[in-house]
Amino acid sequence: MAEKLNPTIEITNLRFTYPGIDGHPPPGSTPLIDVFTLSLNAGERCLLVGSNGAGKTTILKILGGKHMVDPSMVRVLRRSAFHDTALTSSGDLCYLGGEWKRDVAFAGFEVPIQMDISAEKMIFGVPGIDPQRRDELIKVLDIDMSWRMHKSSDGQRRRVQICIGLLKPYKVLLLDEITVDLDVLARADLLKFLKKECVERGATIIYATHIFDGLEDWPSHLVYVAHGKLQLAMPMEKVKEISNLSLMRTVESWLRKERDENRKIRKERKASSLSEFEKKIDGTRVIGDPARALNNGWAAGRLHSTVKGEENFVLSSNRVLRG
Ligand SMILES: Nc1ncnc2c1ncn2[C@@H]1O[C@H](COP(=O)(O)OP(=O)(O)OP(=O)(O)O)[C@@H](O)[C@H]1O
Repeated sequence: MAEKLNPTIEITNLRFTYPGIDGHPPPGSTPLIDVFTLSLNAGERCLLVGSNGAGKTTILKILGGKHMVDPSMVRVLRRSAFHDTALTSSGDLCYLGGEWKRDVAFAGFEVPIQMDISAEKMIFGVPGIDPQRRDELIKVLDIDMSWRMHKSSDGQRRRVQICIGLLKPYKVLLLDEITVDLDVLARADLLKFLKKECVERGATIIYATHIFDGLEDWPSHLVYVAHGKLQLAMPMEKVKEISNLSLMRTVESWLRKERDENRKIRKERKASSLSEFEKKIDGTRVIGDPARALNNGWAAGRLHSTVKGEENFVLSSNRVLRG
């Protein structure tokens, strides 16, 4: 992507691996995200695509300040997302993903989202919100104020959650597939609203998704990640120049190529009597001496993920949204 003059998001040679419970990357582990560089400007809408396990959620969480990395590797609004907690508390940086689903329920208002509480109470309970913005969001998401959270459908609850998440006028928004429960109309209206936010207010959005329906004219940029590495980052006009297929078919062709290459590599490894899959070092177990400081540019996360291990891995992946 061309160099930006005043970027809102700057990722420079990002390297990251999930730490073991000693807080350090397991010795000998290969970074999950490696040599990742990307820069986005105000007003840009970036679609983040890649196969399952490519690293999209991890990248979004790093940008959302949920994992600690060297401040020089990731700057959001010229600040360090992890170290500058005012970025998120002010609402300038907003992350909506799987964990956010739980945060709203338990951390945001200290009431479970499935409690007997009305949509109105939840939405109007957020202090310091511009009433005009709130009304617009309620309209966009077509929320009925009388919905009782314990009796509403997944999609209805999701709409209320999205509404609450978007109440503050963020400058940078990170979306980890949040539209799965929404019906076609709600999704289309939400995407339209988000695009308007970028065009009119200069917000920057990164949206990781596997659903391409209605997205053809939404993004300004497309970023493709595979195995934690940046494969391609370009403006949509360029994508359209190199491919005359639809957005979905274009991405599908890249993923097919990637899968075929992976299969070929596995076959070759098997033929050379190597294990079919490269040996992965388990980042959830303590390996080596916990007292040893071993930081090769990698750093521990803020999440409890490393302590909870496998259980938390499932929760922290956006699979929880699809469950
Ligand atoms: N908490 C964790 N601890 C250790 N490894 C993790 C953790 N979370 C994810 N991973 C590893 O990181 C890889 C990338 O996961 P990530 O959730 O970022 O992928 P993704 O591109 O968002 O996938 P999907 O499309 O399936 O949501 C996974 O294959 C997994 O091996």
